[in-house]
Amino acid sequence: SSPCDRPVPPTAGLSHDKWEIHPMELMLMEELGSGQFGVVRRGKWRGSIDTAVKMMKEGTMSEDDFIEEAKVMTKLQHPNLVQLYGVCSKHRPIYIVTEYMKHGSLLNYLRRHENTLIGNMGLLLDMCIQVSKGMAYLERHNYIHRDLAARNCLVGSENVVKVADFGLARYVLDDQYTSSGGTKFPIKWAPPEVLNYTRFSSKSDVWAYGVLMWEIFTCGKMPYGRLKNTEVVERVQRGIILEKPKSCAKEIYDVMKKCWSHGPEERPSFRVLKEQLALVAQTLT
Ligand SMILES: CN(C)c1ccc2c(c1)CCN(c1cccc(-c3cc(Nc4ccc(C(=O)N5CCOCC5)cn4)c(=O)n(C)c3)c1CO)C2=O
Repeated sequence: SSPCDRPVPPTAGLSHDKWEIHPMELMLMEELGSGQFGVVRRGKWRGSIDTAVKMMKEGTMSEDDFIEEAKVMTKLQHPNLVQLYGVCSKHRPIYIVTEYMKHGSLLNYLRRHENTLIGNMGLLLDMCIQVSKGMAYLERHNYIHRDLAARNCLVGSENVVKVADFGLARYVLDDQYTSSGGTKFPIKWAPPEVLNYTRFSSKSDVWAYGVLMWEIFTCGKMPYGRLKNTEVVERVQRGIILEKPKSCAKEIYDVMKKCWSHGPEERPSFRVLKEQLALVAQTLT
């Protein structure tokens, strides 16, 4: 039967899922790079809103599970979290549409601006504090990142730093990434309980946050240098931790060390971390 003689249900339009973005409203622009799920391009949404658009490569993501989760993720809103605007899920490949951060990943930003950043403890500490705010918000909402690292944070204008791609690790189909024995598993950011039992929690995010602080104060060095994953696992299980970066104050290294307490319950929460770093910032700058 043609659509015009079918009665229009009174809820028509209301049921339009607000996390569903119409592809006609998106204008795709240059490529920004590629990640776990394939190519990411810059886009304009509704003519004026700057976005980044992940175009899901077939077979890289458990899509239906993610689309369900997207409804929750669009509700996570904080100045230090990269905002999920919505998804285009009525066609394949599906698109994930987020806010756009013009300076790209924090890791590349640290490496590109090492010369101006290395002496600026106040700015490096501010970056740590911004990430701790975004993470304290996720912790408050019982949301675990599972892959917090400088490569998964983004930099916008005026040195704004935001946490990106939180929770996405659960939808990756590549078991080189998901299993702790895989070549792509982020071993160097993982605490003992994740290495041994893949037991993720906000306290395993805190361990990764300590490594992220180390990345910031070394302007993007690779943690544990060229050590193989097996050597890192052995050291972490024996309680050997990363050394204090040269240009890092003792008080800041003390906070990192608390994040690397062997037992998850000994590590501070992000709520406490945020307050401790604010105190350190007052005394140091
Ligand atoms: C499962 N996990 C943890 C995942 C899953 C997917 C991804 C990631 C982790 C992290 C990597 N990634 C990914 C891949 C590609 C792009 C983006 C990515 C890049 C952005 N921005 C920029 C801006 C500029 C540049 C740039 O080219 N330059 C060079 C000149 O100087 C300025 C910087 C790059 N990216 C951006 O805003 N978003 C939201 C995402 C992202 C971040 O989203 C993913 O797509």
